Amino acid sequence: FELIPAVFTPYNSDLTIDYEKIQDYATFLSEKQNITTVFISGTNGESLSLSLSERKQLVDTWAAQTSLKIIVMVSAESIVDSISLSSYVSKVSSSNPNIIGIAAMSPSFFKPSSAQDLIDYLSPIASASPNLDFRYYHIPSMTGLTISMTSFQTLAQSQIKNFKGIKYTDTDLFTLRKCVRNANEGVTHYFGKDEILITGIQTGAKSAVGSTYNFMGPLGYEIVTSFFDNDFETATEKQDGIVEVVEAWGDLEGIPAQKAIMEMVGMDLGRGVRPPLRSLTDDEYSELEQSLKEIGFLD
Ligand SMILES: CC(=O)N[C@H](C=O)[C@@H](O)[C@H](O)[C@H](O)CO
Ligand SMILES: CC(=O)C(=O)O
Repeated sequence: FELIPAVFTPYNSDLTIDYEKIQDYATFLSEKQNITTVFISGTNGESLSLSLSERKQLVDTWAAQTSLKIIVMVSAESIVDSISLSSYVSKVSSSNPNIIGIAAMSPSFFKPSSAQDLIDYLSPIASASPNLDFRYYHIPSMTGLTISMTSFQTLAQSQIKNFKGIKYTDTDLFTLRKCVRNANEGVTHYFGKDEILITGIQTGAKSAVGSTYNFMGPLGYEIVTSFFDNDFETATEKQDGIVEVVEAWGDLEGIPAQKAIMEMVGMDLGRGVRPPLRSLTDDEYSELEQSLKEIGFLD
């Protein structure tokens, strides 16, 4: 069971991308957080606030580091950009075995109105990377989609050749379980609600992709290890540890709050985020730091 952080995008003070940080970031994740694979250009990477050329350059930069395997989220609001990025990733991966897969989510301004419409949007994106595993990124809290994942998965398994599963960022565990039970061989589920990782494992997810594994990788792995040792009491206690940290940032926007936490734990990615998100104020930063000290997180 692997924990895969959805990485943040580091910016310079003028909010251009600070590509030079990425090598240190990769080293930090592999050496300090026990990480072996990263998910780039997802929600926490602010992918939809980046230009296509920036996303391509991010792929090149992450591919140039050597410690971590890479999954790239390739979709954009325009299908043209989504296909372009997918075929770019496929091309880079032919000379770089670190790239192991792609993922795509639904556009969220114009939305598909049925599982089949969603498949028709995703198919050309998936087939632009025929050599890579493709996963659908289900995140209804952001996309607003209400399409059933069980019907979607049935269609995807028969219509998308390289379909290998769903990155499942939702708390509906009954549906996740149905997807797990109906999965063809080789189709697996990445769980995306870090606060209930333990139930994601229990429900049959095979990996997890989340933001908090950027700075709580070891704690996440303690949950995984105690779970598979049948020590549910310890697993639950460690799970509460993740919940306490998420509660510490409370109503602050998750991405800038977690970038601040990265700085506090010694991996400064800059505090910037692109508008309409905004960085924490100095006061918000200090209050967050104080709350994290109170729960012993920064010891
Ligand atoms: C909405 C969102 O960004 N979900 C992430 C994964 O998909 C999670 O990793 C959360 O950031 C995490 O569970 C903290 O709430
Ligand atoms: C958390 C996650 O999976 C993302 O940022 O895309």
